[in-house]
Amino acid sequence: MDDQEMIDSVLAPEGPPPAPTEKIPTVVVDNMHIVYKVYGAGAGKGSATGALSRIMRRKSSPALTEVHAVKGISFTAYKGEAVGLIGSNGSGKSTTLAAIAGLLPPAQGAVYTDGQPSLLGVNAALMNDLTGERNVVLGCLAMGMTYAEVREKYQDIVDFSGINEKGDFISLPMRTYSSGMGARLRFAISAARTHDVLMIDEALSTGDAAFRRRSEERIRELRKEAGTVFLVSHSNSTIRETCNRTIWLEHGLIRADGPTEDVVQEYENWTSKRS
Ligand SMILES: Nc1ncnc2c1ncn2[C@@H]1O[C@H](COP(=O)(O)OP(=O)(O)OP(=O)(O)O)[C@@H](O)[C@H]1O
Repeated sequence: MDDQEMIDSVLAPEGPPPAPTEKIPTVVVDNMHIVYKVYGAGAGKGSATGALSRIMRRKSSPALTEVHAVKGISFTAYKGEAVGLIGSNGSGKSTTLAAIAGLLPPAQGAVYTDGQPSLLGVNAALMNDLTGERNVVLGCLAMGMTYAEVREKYQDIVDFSGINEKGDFISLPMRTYSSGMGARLRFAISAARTHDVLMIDEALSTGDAAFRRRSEERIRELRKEAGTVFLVSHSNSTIRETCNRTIWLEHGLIRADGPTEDVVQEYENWTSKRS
């Protein structure tokens, strides 16, 4: 390459934007460790009475216990993927989602995300004393929708949730809902918007079969709308129905990561040997 060619190549405009078929990373998890710090573990040591008596006796605070929940995991998720997270109880699935959402700081390693990840958990906070109606409006506004968008989507959200199938529950306070009804409404609100990265933690397992079918369909649509979906579930059939890729976590480490059918099959073989 002569000098002129070199200058031309440096000054040349950047190439065209990547073709849609190209894999665009949305979440990069690099050697991530998550450690929970539990203060005052042990009977009564965390209570106010215990604290006061320690202060009076000028004793130091009780020992700190650390739980190393995620022990150095790495993976990259891409636009258009639906990634299932499976593994036995306490293997680190919910912790991984919370860390991707930015709710837990990694003790080591890093998480990089493109866009704002939204974590939809069964316990995602809505206001229990407000009616379902009010919560739909609040939830939508909190996700950044305009009043006009909320008005447009409102009926779809209520219909999707199925809250009104057994009467006019949407105008009752959310505290009158069963846990399954609450979870359905939360999912319906959250799924009304396209997310860059949507993370769903077991929210689908509380619904009945019809609601599960609607949710699975909606997750497929969200994938098509080019977001990335993460789904934690103990239901292997839900994972098979919705996810093209699955990560199996065990003891805070990745045991397998690949096409859903292969990974779920491996997990099922492992669980059947254990029982
Ligand atoms: N707030 C917390 N404080 C301390 N330890 C925690 C906390 N939350 C979770 N852990 C611990 O972290 C580990 C991973 O928990 P996590 O909830 O991520 O697992 P999981 O795979 O989602 O489990 P499950 O399938 O039962 O929901 C477990 O050992 C758990 O005891």
